Amino acid sequence: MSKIKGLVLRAAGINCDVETQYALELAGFEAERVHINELLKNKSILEENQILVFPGGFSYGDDVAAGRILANQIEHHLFEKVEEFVGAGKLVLGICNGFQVLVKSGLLPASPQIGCRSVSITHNDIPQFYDNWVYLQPGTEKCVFINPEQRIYLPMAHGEGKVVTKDARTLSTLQKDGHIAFRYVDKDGKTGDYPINPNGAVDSIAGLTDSTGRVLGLMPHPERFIRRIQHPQWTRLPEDIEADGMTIFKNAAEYVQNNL
Ligand SMILES: NC(=O)CC[C@H](N)C(=O)O
Repeated sequence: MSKIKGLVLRAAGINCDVETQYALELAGFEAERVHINELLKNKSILEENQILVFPGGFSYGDDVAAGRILANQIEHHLFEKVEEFVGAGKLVLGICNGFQVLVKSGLLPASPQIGCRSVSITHNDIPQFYDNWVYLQPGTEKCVFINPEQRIYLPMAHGEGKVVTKDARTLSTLQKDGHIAFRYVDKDGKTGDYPINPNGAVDSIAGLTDSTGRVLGLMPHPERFIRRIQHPQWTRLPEDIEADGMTIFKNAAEYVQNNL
């Protein structure tokens, strides 16, 4: 098998980079953590990689709004480079704070039909940081990270996770064009109010993909469920189950192996 490589972006306040690097490595990537300042100095580092991951955390202390400052850096200094990266068939994953950065920089939903700043992520309806485990139902067949039939269970932890759209037309374009990667549901797959939808996101949106299906952003944390023993009821699970978070990283590795 040829080597596949992943870059995990660091910045002040990011705190899930080590776990994310580890999850990529378990899936078969050689993964490296690179600071944003390093990448801005030498943008060609990106070209050696097949996946770019924006991990979770509190970049720049969530100052102004979660992900806003890092998103500005991406929008003004790295946007074309990342667009080229995706255009070359490569993958981008944004987890929690990383999802906030992808949306606020305009890398998601990146649809020609949806104007810049028509989608955002804001404070949870319940006015506090909240963490829990949530069920996620895939909402599209076109995202390479997702098994469309598989409902997954992952931990979430955020204060600003509510996906919002500017208007009803934007939401209907997201729905119609297959941008909704995941919705929050209950264990039987039904949507509902809090706590099923933990932040009040419009249409229960927990994750979005772009028009290529190669960019995924989601609020819950796949890198926090890569081993069976991380599940809250792990002692009752069969020994041979695959942790749901791993499916996202493994699908990415498989896609890269088969296509790049
Ligand atoms: N876990 C995270 O990445 C936290 C996300 C973000 N800083 C928030 O609280 O909204």
